[in-house]
Amino acid sequence: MASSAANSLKLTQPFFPNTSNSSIKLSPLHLSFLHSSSTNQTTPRLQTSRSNPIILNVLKTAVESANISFSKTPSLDSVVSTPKPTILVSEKLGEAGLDLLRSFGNVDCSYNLSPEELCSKISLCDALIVRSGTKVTRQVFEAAKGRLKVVGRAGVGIDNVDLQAATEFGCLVVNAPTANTIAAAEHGIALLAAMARNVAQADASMKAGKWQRNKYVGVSLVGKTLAVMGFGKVGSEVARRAKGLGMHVIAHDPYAPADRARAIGVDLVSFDQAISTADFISLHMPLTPATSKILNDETFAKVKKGARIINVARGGVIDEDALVRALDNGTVAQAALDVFTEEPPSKDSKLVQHENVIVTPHLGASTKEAQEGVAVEIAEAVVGALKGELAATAVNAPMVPAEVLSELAPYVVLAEKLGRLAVQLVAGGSGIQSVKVVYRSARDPDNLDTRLLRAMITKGIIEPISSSFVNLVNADFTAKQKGLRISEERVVVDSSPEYPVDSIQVQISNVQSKFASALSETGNISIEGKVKYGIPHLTRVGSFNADVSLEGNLILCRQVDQPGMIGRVGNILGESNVNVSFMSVGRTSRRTKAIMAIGVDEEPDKETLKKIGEVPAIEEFVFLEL
Ligand SMILES: NC(=O)c1ccc[n+]([C@@H]2O[C@H](COP(=O)([O-])OP(=O)(O)OC[C@H]3O[C@@H](n4cnc5c(N)ncnc54)[C@H](O)[C@@H]3O)[C@@H](O)[C@H]2O)c1
Ligand SMILES: O=C(O)[C@H](O)COP(=O)(O)O
Repeated sequence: MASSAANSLKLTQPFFPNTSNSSIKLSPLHLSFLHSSSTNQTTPRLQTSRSNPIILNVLKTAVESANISFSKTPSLDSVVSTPKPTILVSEKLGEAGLDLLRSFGNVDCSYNLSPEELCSKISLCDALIVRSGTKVTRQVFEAAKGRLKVVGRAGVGIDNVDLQAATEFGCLVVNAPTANTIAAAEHGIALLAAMARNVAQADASMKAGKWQRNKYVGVSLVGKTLAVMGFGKVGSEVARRAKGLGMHVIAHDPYAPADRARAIGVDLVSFDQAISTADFISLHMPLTPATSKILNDETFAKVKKGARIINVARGGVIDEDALVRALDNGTVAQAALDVFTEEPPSKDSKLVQHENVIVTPHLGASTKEAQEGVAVEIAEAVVGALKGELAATAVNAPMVPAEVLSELAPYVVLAEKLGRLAVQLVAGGSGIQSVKVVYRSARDPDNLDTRLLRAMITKGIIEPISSSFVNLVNADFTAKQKGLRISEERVVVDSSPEYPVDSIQVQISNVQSKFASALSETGNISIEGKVKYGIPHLTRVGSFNADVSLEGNLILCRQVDQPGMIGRVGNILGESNVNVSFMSVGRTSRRTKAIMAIGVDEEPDKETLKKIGEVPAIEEFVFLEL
């Protein structure tokens, strides 16, 4: 016989389903997530807060959608009321955005911080808002000691934020991807026209007292071919405007839909075709490993002789030394640059000083309108994330639409409890390496977004056995880091498509179990659950059916199926003042083996558990905390 007092979260308050209506009570387990805790839970590397907004959001949505009420607990508002969050703004942000932030938290506008100053401040901050000038490195996340919940990038490019580190530390990254699109496109067009007509050079010459009309003869735009490299938000707006100037516009973007290009009258072409036929090449792709130095000696050799380059994307997409060589040998006639590999570039930069180059100091997004726009966009996203809403502009977390989230809320609780239960059933073996989750649903598998459920199962499995805290941002990463393979299978069943999921089964393979009856015929620990009346239920353990609400603690017993067993175990628990909330018996066939699932409000003491184990017909039992 085996018994276990599993090492997981302690439950202090009982809760029962209110069957008179569809509301359910919120368990202390939920509350422990809802409570803010910057309690500096220490882990060797990963440090995140249990009060991460993603988890809060899931639970708050669960509260709202399931009409959850409290019986012996304070109101939700008082439970979730936390001290005002501190928001560090490290670069200049529009006033409208700052006002919005100030209405929600304490705002610390500290510009021009050195990396060391940023690291020393960050552990006191819940959110950080940056533009392109602040490098949010791994050191920043380490220095945050788990308090930093969200980094907001007031703009598009997130190449100055170490996304991998953010994800590892469970920190959400959001950006403001739309508000500066037009500003960047207009700046691209401004540079294109200014370059073609030597506006900057002529201006400098006149200010130096000269009148050089012959020197600054330009080139016309009408009828010329413009290659837009990266046909996203900015690229397509540049294309639209260039068409208005009478240019022939082509574009290269391996991921852009052809019909969107066609709608603007732009042909999508290969990279080589674009650069070899264009008179003007305008760069609008993000800086990624694939686009880094995409214009280099080799590719400059393929450009049409005398081409002109415009870059309002990122400096790193051009090999700047190669561009100087291409300008010097006439391959490239002119360049107009707003962005640089290093910002600001060195004062003696050959590129900046080149007579055929015009430059601006990363001004693409710098219009009053765009700055107010990004400030509001990012303030809303950061406040939303701090309130626990899933941001629509999350960069490192799956975006789960609100309606999907609300529908999945009760299954989210079920998923975590199944993970938590399954891991407590493991006795040893070669460690938990392989977990399979089977979702049975009437819905087409393509219409079932399980990322949230997978994250919660991962959380349920990992948290009771490690010091890592898992949330939607870091679940997949943490599983991978711990060598846990989580595979998913979706089975279409004949149930009501009104509900997203009929049942969830969690299987852990290649492990021993402290409750042998939890092993299925294939030798895997296997448990299955359903949501009934909004409450998560355990419906199968190994090959045995069960029907027990997943609340409070649980005792699973396997016994010889005979009369009087419920009474005997019930008596033992009653004598120890342990309140039984549910009981269900499942068996494979009459008078053979049965398993009894007993929900208990309190944790029975060792003596009580021992007495249960001594009941002659009981062959094995396990105590599990949910
Ligand atoms: N200078 C500024 O102040 C300023 C302002 C706004 C945006 N930007 C920069 O402009 C760039 C574009 O911004 P956006 O908002 O249009 O982004 P976006 O994501 O809407 O568009 C980027 C496009 O590039 C494409 N792309 C990705 N890899 C590519 C490749 N290898 N070759 C060709 N295309 C590729 C994508 O498919 C996408 O369509 C970003 O680098 C952004 O940081 C700069
Ligand atoms: O990616 C962006 O949004 C632009 O490069 C703007 O950067 P900025 O906010 O530093 O002006």
